Amino acid sequence: MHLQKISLLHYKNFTQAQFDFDPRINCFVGKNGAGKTNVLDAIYHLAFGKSYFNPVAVQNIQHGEEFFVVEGFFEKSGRDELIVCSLRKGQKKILKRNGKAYDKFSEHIGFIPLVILSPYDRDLISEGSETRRNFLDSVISQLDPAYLQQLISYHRVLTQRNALLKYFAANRTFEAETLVVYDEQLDVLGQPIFEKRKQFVSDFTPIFHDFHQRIAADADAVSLRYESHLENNGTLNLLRESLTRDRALQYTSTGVHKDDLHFEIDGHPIKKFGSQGQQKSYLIALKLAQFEFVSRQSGEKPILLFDDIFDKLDENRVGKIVEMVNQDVFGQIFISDTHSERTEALVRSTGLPFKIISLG
Ligand SMILES: Nc1ncnc2c1ncn2[C@@H]1O[C@H](COP(=O)(O)OP(=O)(O)OP(=O)(O)O)[C@@H](O)[C@H]1O
Repeated sequence: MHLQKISLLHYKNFTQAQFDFDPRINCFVGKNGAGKTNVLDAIYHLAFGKSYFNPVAVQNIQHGEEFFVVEGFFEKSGRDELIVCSLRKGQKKILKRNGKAYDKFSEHIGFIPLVILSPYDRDLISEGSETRRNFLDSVISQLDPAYLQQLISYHRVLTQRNALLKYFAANRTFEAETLVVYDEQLDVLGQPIFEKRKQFVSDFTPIFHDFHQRIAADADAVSLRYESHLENNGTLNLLRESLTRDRALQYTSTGVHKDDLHFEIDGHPIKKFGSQGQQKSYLIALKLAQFEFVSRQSGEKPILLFDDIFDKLDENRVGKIVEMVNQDVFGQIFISDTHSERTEALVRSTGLPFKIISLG
């Protein structure tokens, strides 16, 4: 599977643009603000129907315009596939495959497997548990459409339960039977989410360790630790036990929506105890392990986006990545960098075909 070309209309700083790609290595080079990250994000739209960087969809429409259109021409299993993502102000975003609009975007997730490495990955370490849950969920969802549906349903019921708790508090009332209807649904929906996350972390960890060893100069003892309230209890019991607290807080304080994935080095949080370099190695290993995991499970090498590649890579790590490229670990790669010479030197050293696209 690879992206053959993309066309952009009124997408961020691109009024109208079209790019043809090499099936292996593609590099966007140009000064800061030239739009390199924007093209990578447009590619991301074709896989996930949304931006990796900006959750406010309309902000991806070019200033002063009413809509954007991103069209991607893919080759997948010997067939041409046209994916179009478009948005007009005031309307719902549309995602189409070969002219047919998806009713639910979730049906498209996993069709174009894709992994992105970006300076924003730092948020996975520095931010709260939600970013790490999103990471877990996005990897599992690419491979398991039923998981994504369970997750969507769980969050719908959770929102309803939270609204009910607020209603009770505002009206100084309480109806245990009404709440229990939601509790039972959260119990049924939460259990498979917990089990799938747990299984995923167990399957993913050895791959993560393997990539970490390949990337990191020193063999730090890194680990991923999944933490869930459901480890020792079912959702129904948890909700019963936390009822007084939930009524006081007016939201649901326990369940899989509170899970975390702890990033550790020598048994301590990497956020506090890892050096900059150790944190970078950890994140690269995490994303490359995601690549490998999705690749093994789906039987297809995901498209790999390396945003601002030298943000993460010093010379030593560059060497390791080039080694992996040479060992044919990856499929189609997109790289962005401000310096065309160093990028060209990097990709030339792989001996593989490549294309350099200058922006700005
Ligand atoms: N909705 C929009 N309409 C028009 N231009 C936009 C919009 N959103 C972002 N931009 C412009 O896109 C540019 C940023 O593009 P991008 O982040 O892709 O740059 P880059 O080439 O990756 O730069 P850097 O090397 O600094 O990361 C900025 O000039 C910004 O003003």
